[in-house]
Amino acid sequence: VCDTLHKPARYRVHMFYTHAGCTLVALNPFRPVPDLYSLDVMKEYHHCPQPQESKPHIFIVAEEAYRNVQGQVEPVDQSLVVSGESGAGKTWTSRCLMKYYATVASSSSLETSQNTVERIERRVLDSNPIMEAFGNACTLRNNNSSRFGKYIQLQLDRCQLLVGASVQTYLLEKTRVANQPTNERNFHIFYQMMKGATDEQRLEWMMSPGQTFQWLPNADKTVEEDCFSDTLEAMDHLGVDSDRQKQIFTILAGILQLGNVTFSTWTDESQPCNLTEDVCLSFAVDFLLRAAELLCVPADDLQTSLRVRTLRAGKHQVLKPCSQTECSVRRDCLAKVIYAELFEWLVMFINNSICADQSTWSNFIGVLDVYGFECFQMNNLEQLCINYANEKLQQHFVAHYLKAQQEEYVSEGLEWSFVRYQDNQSCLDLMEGSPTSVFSLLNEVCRLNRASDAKTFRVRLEKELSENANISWNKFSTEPHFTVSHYAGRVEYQIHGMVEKNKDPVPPELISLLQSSKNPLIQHIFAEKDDGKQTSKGLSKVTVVSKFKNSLENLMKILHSTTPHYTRCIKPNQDCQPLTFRKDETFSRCWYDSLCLCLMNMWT
Ligand SMILES: Nc1ncnc2c1ncn2[C@@H]1O[C@H](COP(=O)(O)OP(=O)(O)OP(=O)(O)O)[C@@H](O)[C@H]1O
Repeated sequence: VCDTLHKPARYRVHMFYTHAGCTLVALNPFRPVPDLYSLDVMKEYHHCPQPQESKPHIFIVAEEAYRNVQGQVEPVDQSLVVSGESGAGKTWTSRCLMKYYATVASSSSLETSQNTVERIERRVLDSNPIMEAFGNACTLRNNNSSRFGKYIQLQLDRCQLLVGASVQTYLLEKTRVANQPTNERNFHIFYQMMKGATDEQRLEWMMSPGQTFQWLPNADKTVEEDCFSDTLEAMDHLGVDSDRQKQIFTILAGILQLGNVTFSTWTDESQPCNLTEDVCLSFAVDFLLRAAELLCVPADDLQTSLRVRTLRAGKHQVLKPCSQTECSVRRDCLAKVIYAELFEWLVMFINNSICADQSTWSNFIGVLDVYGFECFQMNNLEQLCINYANEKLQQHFVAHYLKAQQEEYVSEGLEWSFVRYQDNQSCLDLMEGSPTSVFSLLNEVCRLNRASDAKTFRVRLEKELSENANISWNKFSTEPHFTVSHYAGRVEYQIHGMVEKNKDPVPPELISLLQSSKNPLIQHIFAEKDDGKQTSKGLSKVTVVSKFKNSLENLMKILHSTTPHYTRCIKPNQDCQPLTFRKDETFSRCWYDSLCLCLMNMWT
């Protein structure tokens, strides 16, 4: 039990874990704890005859899953689901689990295969710094916040040795490339480049001394993750050769220069907007020229594709100058599409580098690290998708929990009676059910593609779904919105911009521009982009929610086919203070976290 609210007894005795039914609760100490994850500790849990009876630890979960594979207990494949709010410690925990398997499932003692195996373990672990550099960012809630979800499958051979891995990522927050929330930063990789570049690289990336970038706010804030050399080293290990690295970094440098390109207001609607005559015109033009050179595209074409839209009327083409806002949207869109595709390419490269041949592995242990439930002042499509994912996982957890309880009752000869639990099926029906749901209506409005999208969506929602108890509208709100009662709380979603985000259109002129790039990586990435995924208007045929729902359904299928293990990470205070527990900040946030904390206090 806590001796004071701020320094619970468990901190003093280094008890950061507790079992709570079928869940392991992990309290974030916000400070590296000596010897908590050392090699000796790993070995201790690995060789322990009854790990369940040892001091609660993440390695118990890891070992239990490993022994299930060894014992070929059905379902033999395992999933370790790590959940919790932003900053609670999911990524840290996932890394610990990966290190554990890279150690205990290593065959480095077998002389014959030492080299290959050492390489694969190293490569699997090296995928982390790369994905974190490109997919994590410093936010108000966490200096190293993952802006994507990931499921990594560690592949084990017949002797349960780690022979490879594969990664699946979900919904990268690509808007961050061009729009960073107040007091937050862009993805780490940009700051790593800025801070870690040699003079030669700065020259190559056309960064003038002291140049600042619109898309790099809070560059003076330094975080632990700003280490460029770690990313480069990991890239080397994974086999990203120096030419490819050069191509990657010039693309990123091009994105940064692009962010400094701004447009002036329209004076004559028949003419394209000028680039801003801010300090001096040559400066603004300079950014565009630099961006064009770094992205290896003709500067004139870049300028035109940002400022002029090509409308097709039958066989004819009409050129229409864009407004100032439209130009900025196109600029941002260009940056986002490049970054998102680059990220996807990196993940594919990592997979090619670490994935074992299908014939060499027989089982896997999957580690799922997904964004926790989100509720901000302003919530939009990103939060809708994230919270939908959490609803799905919650449903999976509840089903598993009830099944485990039932089995326990039956094995003890007790009568199993119906237990009331937080049923989130109706919320899932609201979001994805058929024939009508929030997602289906959102897609329907996207297909109509009218100017008054937001209004239409709002009207359709109210007409079709107002009977559903999980959706409501705040009568006093002036913004078009809808409120969903999720299992973890009520969230008000802004409708403004949601339909457009779901369409995620990329003007075809931008794709053609990128296809003309002389940068071999851009060429490679965009070569197949006219493969029918886009309509003639540049609209993606597959909407964001459809794609996300699909990938989540695949994930759920995998989870259902495995033996799950749950770890709930708890953030003990909101400003990431080491060894500090603030009950008021933690208890009110989520009923599930509160429950876990109650259990922790009862059981210490
Ligand atoms: N077991 C631990 N020991 C020491 N420090 C930890 C531990 N777990 C987490 N931390 C600290 O907390 C920070 C936040 O953890 P982490 O990035 O894993 O959170 P997260 O749940 O993945 O957040 P997000 O959802 O924003 O990605 C880490 O950068 C690290 O400093």
